[in-house]
Amino acid sequence: MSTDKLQQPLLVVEDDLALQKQIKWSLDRFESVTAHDRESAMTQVRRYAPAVVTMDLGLPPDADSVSEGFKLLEQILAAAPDTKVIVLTGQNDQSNAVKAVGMGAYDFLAKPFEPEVLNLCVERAFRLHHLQAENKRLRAMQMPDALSGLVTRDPQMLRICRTIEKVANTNASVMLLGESGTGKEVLARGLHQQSNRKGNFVAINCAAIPENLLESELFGYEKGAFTGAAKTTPGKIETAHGGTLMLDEIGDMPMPLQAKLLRFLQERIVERVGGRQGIPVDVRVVCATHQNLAQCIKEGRFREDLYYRLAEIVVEIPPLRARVGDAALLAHSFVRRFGGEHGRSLTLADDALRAIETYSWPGNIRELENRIKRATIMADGNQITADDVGLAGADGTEDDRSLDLRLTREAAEQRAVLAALARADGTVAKAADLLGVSRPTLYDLMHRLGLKI
Ligand SMILES: Nc1ncnc2c1ncn2[C@@H]1O[C@H](COP(=O)(O)OP(=O)(O)OP(=O)(O)O)[C@@H](O)[C@H]1O
Repeated sequence: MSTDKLQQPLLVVEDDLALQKQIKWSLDRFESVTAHDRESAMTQVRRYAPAVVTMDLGLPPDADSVSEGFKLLEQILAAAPDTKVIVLTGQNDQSNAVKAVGMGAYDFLAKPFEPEVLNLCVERAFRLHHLQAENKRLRAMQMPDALSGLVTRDPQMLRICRTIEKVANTNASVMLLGESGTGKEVLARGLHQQSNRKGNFVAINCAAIPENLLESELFGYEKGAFTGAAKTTPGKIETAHGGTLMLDEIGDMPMPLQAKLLRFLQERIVERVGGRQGIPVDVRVVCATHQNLAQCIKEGRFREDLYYRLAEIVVEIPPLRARVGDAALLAHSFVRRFGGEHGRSLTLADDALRAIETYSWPGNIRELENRIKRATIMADGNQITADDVGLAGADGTEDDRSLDLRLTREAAEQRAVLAALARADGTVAKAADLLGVSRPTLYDLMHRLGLKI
């Protein structure tokens, strides 16, 4: 979808071609496109992302009823909630006009209309659309919250982002703990980006490399050090000189190598396999694991002295199921990303959102990403259903709740507000509707709960 709001035209939806021409002509100072039924209108919405739509409620195949018109209104607002829709109704059709506005239409006009009035109405709609888009853009610029590439509104995750920013420019070693797929590598990259280290970010997965190769991968080797060592090769530690080295799955590092790594961390000098010369290396070390290292230490599988070298700052990353509202927020963002990659303008159907909100996400964000990726390919229409994400009939899990009434109420309020904002993809008006409160009330609530948009 185009992001350049100035390019977003007016869409005129009218099945009576003579009237369509007349409307287009009387609004000729606006760039416009046309459609004659629901299907062609949605095609135009996907193609042009119009800022303003004028539409007749009576559309074929049943032009005498308003059902197609209401269906179209619903679809437009689901696909592009910021669109300003002006509904053109018959005389004496007050109730449908009110219903349309209740559904989210911007305004209505009774036919036959004065061209001046129509012009004014369309002009105001464009202006409002432009102001809202500008407002959204400015707010997004002010939003300092997450690190680049990291989508979250969960208070705990936002605190983690602050920690990462604070420690980025120190030399402190950082240990990231969290289940698989929670974004440990995303945070490690964020840490590197926020630091002023000019070298590379180099990641190595200690669990994915066979024990006998891990040493040469990390420390490099001299030509002839072992069979097959045809030329001298620097290791990952050297490659990360001046930058950041991420040791993923550090809990899987074999004991002998743990001793060698500890020596490196104390002396900051690398000795390649088969080499005799020490090479000084300046590197920031970040490690990550999904294992319980305290347990590994107790079982004698991990060196305690190495742990304290590596864990100057420990960050515990919550699993996706413990983050408030993030599953829906991330789902929206993945739909935009993968939909865009496939040239499809897709949205999440209500049943998909509900299933995403209640599923327990054992594979965390990686699982969500994969499910949405597949769904953007599998979805038949322009909506992704619970079935498309493979979660039809998924059960929810209940959280433990404290019995303190005030705390329970506050926690419930925060959860509902974050979930509504996430489901509404950050649109406050829509979130307020979902919560059944007015927009000012929602702003007050967000202020009280310390939430940012
Ligand atoms: N908050 C987030 N916002 C956007 N994308 C995210 C976020 N967290 C994780 N991802 C994406 O989810 C996937 C998994 O993240 P990542 O590889 O960082 O997890 P991990 O904890 O390092 O996993 P593992 O322990 O299995 O190595 C990646 O594709 C990453 O881009």
